[in-house]
Amino acid sequence: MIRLGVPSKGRLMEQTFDWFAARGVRLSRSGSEREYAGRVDGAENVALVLLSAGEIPRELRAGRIHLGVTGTDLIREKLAGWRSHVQELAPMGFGHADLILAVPTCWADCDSLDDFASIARDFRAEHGFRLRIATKYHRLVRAYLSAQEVADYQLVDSQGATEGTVANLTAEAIADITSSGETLRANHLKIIGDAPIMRSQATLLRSVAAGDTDQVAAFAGQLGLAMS
Ligand SMILES: Nc1ncnc2c1ncn2[C@@H]1O[C@H](COP(=O)(O)OP(=O)(O)OP(=O)(O)O)[C@@H](O)[C@H]1O
Ligand SMILES: O=P(O)(O)OC[C@H]1O[C@H](OP(=O)(O)OP(=O)(O)O)[C@H](O)[C@@H]1O
Repeated sequence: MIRLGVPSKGRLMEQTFDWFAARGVRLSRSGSEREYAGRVDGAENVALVLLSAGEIPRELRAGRIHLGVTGTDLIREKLAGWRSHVQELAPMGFGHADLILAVPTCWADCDSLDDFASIARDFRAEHGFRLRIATKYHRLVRAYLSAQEVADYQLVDSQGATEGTVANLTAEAIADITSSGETLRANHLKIIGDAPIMRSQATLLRSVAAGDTDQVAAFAGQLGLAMS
């Protein structure tokens, strides 16, 4: 039996169901609205596993699911050396979001990453502690800032409502996902730099550890995908 891990709620779940339906495989939640059980019609030997999108990378790495749908941001953040754990089978064309660095709109002299680096240096000298960036994307933000040679900062963990941390005085800057930009605007924040830290979208991934390669390849073939 192939185990297929899919986000358990919200738009990501609905759009995943639509994506499979367009390829002849009907996924659905069974039981009551609150029960995390699922069924699969139109494919043999495939079991649906409903999971938090944030847990799907770990389940793929452990080989507890053969296939999984989640954002590429979560794969790269949660799996060090992700290429040795998962194979990307298909970008799915939804769940588009950019991981960005943002500062208060009122920081008039801060638009580029160079501006940010110099403000961070001055901040440390002036305040005696490093400028705080609130984020849940620790690995991606560290790697990005290190490549850009920004060093005078500290990360503050924020697992939600990250854009509120600046007004709440627990951080000076944030690194988070944005799509429409509305949450940033509502919290008086602006994006730094020309390009995002990374661009993400929902992706169908195969677990390297889970094995059963022939069965997984047959199912991928049914979906019209090649598995190299
Ligand atoms: N506003 C958004 N627009 C589009 N995609 C988004 C948006 N916010 C988050 N995402 C994407 O959705 C995916 C799931 O994110 P989220 O952090 O909500 O998952 P989660 O932590 O598993 O959620 P939960 O724990 O509430 O189930 C990520 O890949 C993220 O990039
Ligand atoms: O650019 P926008 O379209 O405004 O979307 C961005 C927001 O969406 C996500 O939050 P989500 O609603 O998933 O909640 P979270 O704060 O718990 O991450 C993300 O963390 C941003 O806060």
